[in-house]
Amino acid sequence: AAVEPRATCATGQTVKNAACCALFPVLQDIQNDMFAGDTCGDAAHAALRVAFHDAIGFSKTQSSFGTGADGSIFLFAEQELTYGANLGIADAFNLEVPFIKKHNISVADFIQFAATISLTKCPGVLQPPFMMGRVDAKAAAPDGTVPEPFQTVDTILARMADAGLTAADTVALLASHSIAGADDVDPDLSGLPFDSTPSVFDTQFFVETQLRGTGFPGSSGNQGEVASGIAGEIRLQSDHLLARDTATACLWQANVNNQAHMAQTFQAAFAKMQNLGQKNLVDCSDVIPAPPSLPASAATAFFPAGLSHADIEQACATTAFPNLSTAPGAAVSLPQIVQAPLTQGDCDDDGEGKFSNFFLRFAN
Ligand code: HEM
Ligand SMILES: [Ca+2]
Ligand SMILES: [Ca+2]
Repeated sequence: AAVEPRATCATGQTVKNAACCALFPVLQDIQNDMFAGDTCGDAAHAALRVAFHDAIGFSKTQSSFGTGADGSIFLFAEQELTYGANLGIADAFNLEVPFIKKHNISVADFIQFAATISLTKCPGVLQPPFMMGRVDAKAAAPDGTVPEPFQTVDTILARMADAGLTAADTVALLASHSIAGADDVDPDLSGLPFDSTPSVFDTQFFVETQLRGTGFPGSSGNQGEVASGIAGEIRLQSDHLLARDTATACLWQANVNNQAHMAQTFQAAFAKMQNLGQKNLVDCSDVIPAPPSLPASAATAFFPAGLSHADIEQACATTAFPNLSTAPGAAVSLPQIVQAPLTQGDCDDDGEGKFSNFFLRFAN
């Protein structure tokens, strides 16, 4: 049988493609310093979100939308971070730029690599693949490439399709909101989780977005926010509508209590998203560490305490919502996600701040 060629890196690991050796020092720095003690918390969430906002700057038909996963969101931060849809991405900029400056991989590769490593911090994620070799942007993406939470399902799906992502891909990608929350949708409250388990990649997000909305974690009337079903949880209008639209409701519900389906479809759609607009990439999947497995206690979806099937707004017309058991005890209010101390960079988010991206672009 043919023996696959392998390379031994200076750092000691063995990989199929020698080019991937460049990632080990970056991996070590990300693990030890950038994420430090963050186990699928605020820093991991920030690194995951920015990977989407960079990659989605791409269109199959309009070259002016950019070259996708090309680092433009940091390289042209002084422009892209002023777009409303990118509010809060300054956190990822401040988190990552000091580390980007220390390494010689492309900014585009760093953003997607950091997101891939962020996923390996989250129990329940399937081993993510990783491709390397993205070419950095020559120009900013224009405003309007990133979907907004106040848009209609049709608008969001059309934008995603224009970038090459189907409705099924979109629902699959939104499993990311199982390990996520919002800092800026409610102007007074940060770290509001999208599901009751924001540090576990489980199917609770798909259960909880189907609950009848009963209240707001803080103020009402915020653009892009609708009532959620659990105290302390925030619900995006876009997630609420995607869970109920005839185009996506059955895709959405198919994730409920089906961890394997959610994890597999997310793995495939995320890999597709990470490579938008890029070609001639090298497979460096063998650099990526294994994610922690899902604890047995998180393997089965549940109705939050005090709620039942009667609180579900059934939307998929062809399949009944799965029967789940109710978590024991009295209804609880979810805690806010602890904010990472993202103070290392120097980007301020008020639209008139300084941007160390100029250093990234010209002085390296
Ligand atoms: C398709 C439509 C989508 C919309 C409208 C949307 C909207 C949002 C909004 C409004 C927030 C809250 C931001 C804040 O206030 O801090 C958020 C957070 C987040 N989103 Fe999405 N999103 C979408 C898709 C995605 C995708 C495809 C991914 C990744 C694959 C993603 C990953 C995240 C993550 C990880 C967070 C949490 C960020 C943090 O805690 O710092 N989202 N999203
Ligand atoms: Ca981009
Ligand atoms: Ca979760």
